Amino acid sequence: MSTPRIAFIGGGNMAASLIGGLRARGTPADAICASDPGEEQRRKIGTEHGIQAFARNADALAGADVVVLAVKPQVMQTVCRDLAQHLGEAPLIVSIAAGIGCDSLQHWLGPQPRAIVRCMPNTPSLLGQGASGLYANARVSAEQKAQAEQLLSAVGLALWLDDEQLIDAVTAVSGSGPAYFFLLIEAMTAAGEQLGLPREIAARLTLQTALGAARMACESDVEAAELRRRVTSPNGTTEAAIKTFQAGGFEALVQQALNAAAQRSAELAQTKEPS
Ligand SMILES: NC(=O)C1=CN([C@@H]2O[C@H](COP(=O)(O)OP(=O)(O)OC[C@H]3O[C@@H](n4cnc5c(N)ncnc54)[C@H](O)[C@@H]3O)[C@@H](O)[C@H]2O)C=CC1
Ligand SMILES: O=C(O)[C@@H]1CCC=N1
Repeated sequence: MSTPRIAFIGGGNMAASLIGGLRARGTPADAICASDPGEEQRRKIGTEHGIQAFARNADALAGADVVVLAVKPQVMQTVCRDLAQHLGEAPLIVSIAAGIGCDSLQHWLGPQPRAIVRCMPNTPSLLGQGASGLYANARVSAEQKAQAEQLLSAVGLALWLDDEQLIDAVTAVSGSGPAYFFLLIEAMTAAGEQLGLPREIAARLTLQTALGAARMACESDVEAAELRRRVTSPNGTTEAAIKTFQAGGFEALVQQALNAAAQRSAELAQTKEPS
């Protein structure tokens, strides 16, 4: 498949992660451009990734096969209504916004039926270690589905879902997920420091342990629960820690946290434009 031309509308954190991942995996700079009203974002994205960055969204659209909507949910309606005036050809629309459904996007993009992929990526895409869930509306052709998959699989795991509502669950698990692991890293580093380790040592031990555990879980053919059991000697140190987590309601807390994220994703669908 030839390299599609990709226009990112919004050049913030998630766009930068996707663009950085694509560039690192060989997508040429002239196949990607972005637009952002923020001068600093344009300068950053332009210098870090060598791509052209425009102040006006309409200027990014010329010749684009794929238009990635990477703005906050709260401004999506305004952005789509403005883009609708300029989307002459029939590019594939890929939205990465939390909560915003294909029907809303179609409504805001005007009367012409649009091929829309709703996708929920995450920031480790920057390192080619992303995880994305994708949903395609009925207008998306097989070729466009392949284009969307090529875009997201260039930066990590890309999995299709055939029920759009499940994107809220993807958001709760993997879209927001990196932040949960970062929180655990922060907390373990602080706890190690509290136990007397120099901060630098606590941080490095925590990070290597997170990396090692994730790689073991990915590469092993046994489940995480079994890997955990293998660390947990009867009446040993790990058991003491795990019992403490469980007494504090760890599993229920994780479920509650993911429910809150999924619910917030569903609420964002009702987001009103700032007046
Ligand atoms: N940050 C993350 O981990 C993830 C974010 N997302 C989604 O990605 C989208 C962007 O999120 P972030 O990158 O975190 O936000 P961000 O705030 O870093 O980036 C948004 C960018 O949009 C720009 N912008 C504002 N108004 C605009 C307009 N009218 N036209 C064009 N650009 C405009 C802003 O200047 C900013 O640079 C959101 O919808 C979010 O739900 C999805 C998955 C993960
Ligand atoms: O927090 C958010 O709303 C966005 C969507 C998933 C990750 N960040």
